[in-house]
Amino acid sequence: MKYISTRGQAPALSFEEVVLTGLAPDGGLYVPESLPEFSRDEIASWAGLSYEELAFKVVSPFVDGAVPDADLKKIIADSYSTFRHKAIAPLVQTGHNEFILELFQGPTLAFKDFALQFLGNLLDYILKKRDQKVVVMGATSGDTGSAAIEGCRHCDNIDIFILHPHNRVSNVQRRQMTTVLEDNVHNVALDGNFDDCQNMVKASFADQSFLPEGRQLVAVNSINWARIMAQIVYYFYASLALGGPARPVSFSVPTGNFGDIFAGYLAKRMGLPIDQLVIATNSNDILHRAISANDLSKQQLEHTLSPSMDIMVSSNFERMLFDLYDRDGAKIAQMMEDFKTGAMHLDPKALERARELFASHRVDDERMLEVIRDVFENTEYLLDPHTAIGVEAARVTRRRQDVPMVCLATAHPAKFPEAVQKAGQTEDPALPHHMADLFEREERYEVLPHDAETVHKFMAGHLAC
Ligand SMILES: Cc1ncc(COP(=O)(O)O)c(C=O)c1O
Ligand SMILES: N[C@@H](CCOP(=O)(O)O)C(=O)O
Repeated sequence: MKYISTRGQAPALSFEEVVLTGLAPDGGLYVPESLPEFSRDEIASWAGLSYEELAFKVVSPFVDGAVPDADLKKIIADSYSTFRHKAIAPLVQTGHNEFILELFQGPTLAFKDFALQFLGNLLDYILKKRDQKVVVMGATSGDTGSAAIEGCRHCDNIDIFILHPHNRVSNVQRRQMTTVLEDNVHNVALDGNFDDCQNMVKASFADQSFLPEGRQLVAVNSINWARIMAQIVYYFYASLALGGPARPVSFSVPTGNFGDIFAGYLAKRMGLPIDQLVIATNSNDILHRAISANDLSKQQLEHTLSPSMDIMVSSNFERMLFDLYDRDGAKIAQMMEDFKTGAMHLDPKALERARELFASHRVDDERMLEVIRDVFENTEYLLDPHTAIGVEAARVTRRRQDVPMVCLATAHPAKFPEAVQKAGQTEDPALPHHMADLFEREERYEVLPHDAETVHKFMAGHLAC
């Protein structure tokens, strides 16, 4: 399996090479040259497999022998052994044919653990084999950071630098990152918003001359293909648990960087019968505007009660555009260049395709808080703010009551006590046992200006030999 850039000008990479990179040299994102497809019979034969067994089935065609099967199985087993629930991704029913897929049972309480426990173990495996040291650099609006740190903190061959927007993540999210005091873990609170952090990371991949000879950057954001790949699995898992592939299932996905819902789209293309894929956004609604009004114009980023989705420029939408435009790399390169300075509009054919694939809805803070209240009153189930946005979007856009609607629960409510209180809960949701002393732990992080030279100097000065 080869991986190609969405902008068509970079050399194709092998699986191992694509894991060890970030952006392609032409500025594009890597995608597989072709997708594996599974027949209904084959998918049906996976009913009853454990999460780990299913992950192997879904992921191995992408790995394509680059990691021997026995080693891949071990990497998968190790990655999900840290989850608190035996089902790994349990389903909870909250209404007629409405389900919550709990993706927050991993060590850092967000869906990011699914891919980042896996990526951490995979990197460790590849780097040991190659006897190579790398520098991991990532941007976070709150959840990727702690999951990436948790995945990489024990890797001897990795120094990890995570940039979060200063004062714009929840206190729990910040402490989950900044209380990890291993020498190879470095947290930067950047003066700016998430888009500034993500731009800084992308610019750093484009020019890595600030690193010492022999070191390279590796991405932990969803620009890294391995992130998307690992996230495809839970779409299959949820569908199989609800009677798929014999019946279709729909998914509502709280969306920011478009990685999670893109994984759902890929699952559909790989043969999983999916009826609706719902893009649920907060007030930073560029993706909802794209689908509903063909308006991809950047607006001022708002600070909301669902901070992890406070994103305006969604990296993975480029992967989607690549498919919407029949994989025309030159066209995508031109569109992305124009988007830097202005708005983007899809041509009629691409827009029609996008609307066939996705429904969308925008949920502001006020409505999101009402949904948390409403669901709790009716079911005693406490949603986190991001998940509540997905539930509301599912309810508004749903077209078939006979098709199960799965709302992805992307984070645990205990990560967002401020929002949960605002929704009327008098007690903060309890943090799991392993995080009970989070607020007593020592923190370490550096506040830096939004300036590449300063950030690069900090990074170069903190690298282990
Ligand atoms: C809790 C939570 N929900 C939803 C999202 C959006 O996911 P994606 O960026 O894959 O669209 C994020 C961050 O990305 C998140 O941390
Ligand atoms: N919501 C994310 C933003 C980064 O997204 P990623 O999926 O590209 O890593 C976060 O919590 O950091």
